[in-house]
Amino acid sequence: MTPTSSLPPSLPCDQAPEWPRLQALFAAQGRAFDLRRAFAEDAGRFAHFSQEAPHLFADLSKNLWSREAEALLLALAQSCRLAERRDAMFAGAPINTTEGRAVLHTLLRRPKGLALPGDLPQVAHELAQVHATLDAVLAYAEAQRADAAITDVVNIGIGGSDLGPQMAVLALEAQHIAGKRFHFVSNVDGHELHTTLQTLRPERTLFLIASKTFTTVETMTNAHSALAWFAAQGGREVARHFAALTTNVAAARALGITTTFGFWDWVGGRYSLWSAIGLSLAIAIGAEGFRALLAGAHAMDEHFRSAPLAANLPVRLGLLDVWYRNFYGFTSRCIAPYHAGLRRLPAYLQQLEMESNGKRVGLDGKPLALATAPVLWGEPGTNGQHAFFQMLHQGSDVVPLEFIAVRTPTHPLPGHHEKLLANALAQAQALLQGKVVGDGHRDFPGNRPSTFIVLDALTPAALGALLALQEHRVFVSGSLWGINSFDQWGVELGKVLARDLEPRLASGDATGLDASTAGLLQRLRR
Ligand SMILES: O=P(O)(O)OC[C@H]1O[C@H](O)[C@H](O)[C@@H](O)[C@@H]1O
Repeated sequence: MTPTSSLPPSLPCDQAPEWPRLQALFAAQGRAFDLRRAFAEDAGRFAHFSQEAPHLFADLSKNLWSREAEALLLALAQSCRLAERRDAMFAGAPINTTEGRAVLHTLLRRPKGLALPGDLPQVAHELAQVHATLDAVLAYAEAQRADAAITDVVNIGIGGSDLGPQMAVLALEAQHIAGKRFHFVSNVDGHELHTTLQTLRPERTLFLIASKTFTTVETMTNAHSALAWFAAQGGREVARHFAALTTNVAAARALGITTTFGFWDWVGGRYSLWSAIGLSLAIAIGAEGFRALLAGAHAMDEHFRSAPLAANLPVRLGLLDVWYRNFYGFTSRCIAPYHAGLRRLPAYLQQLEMESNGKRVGLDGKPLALATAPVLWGEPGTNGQHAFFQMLHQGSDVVPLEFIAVRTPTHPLPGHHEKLLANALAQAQALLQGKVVGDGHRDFPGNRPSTFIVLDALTPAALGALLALQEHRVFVSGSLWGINSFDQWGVELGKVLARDLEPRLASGDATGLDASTAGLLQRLRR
């Protein structure tokens, strides 16, 4: 791979010449921006701020920005060499500098043999490996689908080895093969595995041990317990009932798991749904469905790679994220999927955004002067409306919402879908318009921003495109902030301390602990 010095230089965007101009523009029109007036004054506002992209459509017009602000943000992106950094990612340059790795999850959905301008020589070889592995994974998935003896598939993994497959398996339930149940066990909390095991029979179960590193304590603990349960229940043929999805095949074999599917260190955990980590999904929806998911994501990759920045949906969303975080100072974004199948999408996006961009230092390791990742949170609509939407409409903080609606349902029940879509539209409308009664309590300030994404149907291809869109918008804001979006050192300290504390729970040794930790340790000992 190329030396780091060949990477496009990174300039945190607050050092670009457009930054003070954006500050001035925000002071002049941002703070007092009124969406209702903006719509009244500009008949073309919806058309301008709408964006078609592969498999989906987005309306960005109900956001607190003018055409002028957007143009200046686009100029900022150019000063910060966003396009060069994007191209470096696609070409396989080691942009994950703290780990010296390329970031090539896009290769997992690139069609066979497709070379891109600027590809590093290594990439063609990796692409061939990707397709050989994909073919093997999908052949295995089809064999499992055809095996009626297997009724339960249990994915044991955590973080990126759980959230992606779990979210996607739930989202694409309408396309599932009949006769198989899918379970996801992530937590080291034995309640989770124990409850799941009680519903299983060894001869009917396929365990997928999903872990990029095959060292993660939660997954290793659950894998050991699942193997022990399997043996205790008289299970035979571990090679048939356990498969490992990992970059560390040697560790899987050391555990006695010989059925393995590999992937590569240039696939980050939170970007790994597209790799062998997606096997549970491939079993659920089949090889054809999984290839459609990849094709949908690839179509979004091509949009991100080749659409002009001003008509590039991940770019526009990422720039809006920077505008909101660094000028408006909004600290969170609410995800409101109006589709029950997308109920785990907020959790998936939390890892994607907050593990990628929850950093306070630049690529040089020095503290940044600007704010980075917001908090992401959310629940499916309409449930959220009856819980926290009160705060979104009338609370003291402004929280941008991201509605995700699906035009065509897959259930046959009359009346439901119209009510669902009407509610999504109504909430976005209410946030925008507000309503003044004059008694304070019943007043809605309005002028509250939202983005509205529409999928024609929740198909594998549309889901692939939606997820790739989110990956790339996180790349855009991370690039502008000048951070490494592809490491996650912040998860390490707690892991180390837990290793130290575990034996202390048995021994009671509190030597060297702070008074609070020592006190709680005594309280928690059995
Ligand atoms: O797939 P694994 O190696 O088991 O890692 C599982 C997860 O745990 C780590 O601590 C990281 O924070 C995540 O990015 C990762 O997805």
